[in-house]
Amino acid sequence: MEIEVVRIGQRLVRDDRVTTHVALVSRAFGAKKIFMTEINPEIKDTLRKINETWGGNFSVEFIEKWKPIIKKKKEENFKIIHLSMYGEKINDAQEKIRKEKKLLVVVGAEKVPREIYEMADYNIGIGSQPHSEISALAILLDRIQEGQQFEKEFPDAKRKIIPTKVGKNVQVKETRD
Ligand SMILES: C[S@@+](CC[C@H](N)C(=O)[O-])C[C@H]1O[C@@H](n2cnc3c(N)ncnc32)[C@H](O)[C@@H]1O
Repeated sequence: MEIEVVRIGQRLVRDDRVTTHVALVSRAFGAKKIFMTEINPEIKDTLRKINETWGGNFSVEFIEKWKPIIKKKKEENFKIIHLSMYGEKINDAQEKIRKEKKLLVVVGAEKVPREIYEMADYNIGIGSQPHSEISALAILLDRIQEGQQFEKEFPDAKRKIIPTKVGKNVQVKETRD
């Protein structure tokens, strides 16, 4: 399954850390790319360094407006999943979503524009209580991939963790430069 994420409506400065965490969760839970608006440019650098150390080629793209990217992705046959506490229950929708090939997951920051609810193929609630875009995204990505995202390798990593019951075991790749 090909997964991309778009974060809309960040509140300037206040949401920097949350937005970085949305990007980190997207990467660690198997998405290929995140689109975001009005964001601190340092986030690209943060994610580039993470890729260099821990592998993979997750990318961050800044966009001016959210609507054109949703329209474009629909033309590319992505299904749009909007995460909202008002949406359909994840428990009821997850089996259908697992059959999709390409997904664009939309998460909000503050109140999201009404139009998103109509443009989305799925409006999905991770429970019907307000919590956080970080947790909602992580749970959605885990439910639809059923944990398989954690079996994937991140290619060209300088460091690779060998999971252990006690302590830390990290394989460090030698580089000649
Ligand atoms: C802080 S919340 C904003 C909630 C805001 N009151 C609204 O009506 O959009 C930020 C984002 O987290 C996500 N979110 C929060 N709780 C959620 C839930 N229970 N299910 C799905 N997504 C949720 C949504 O994507 C939401 O746009």
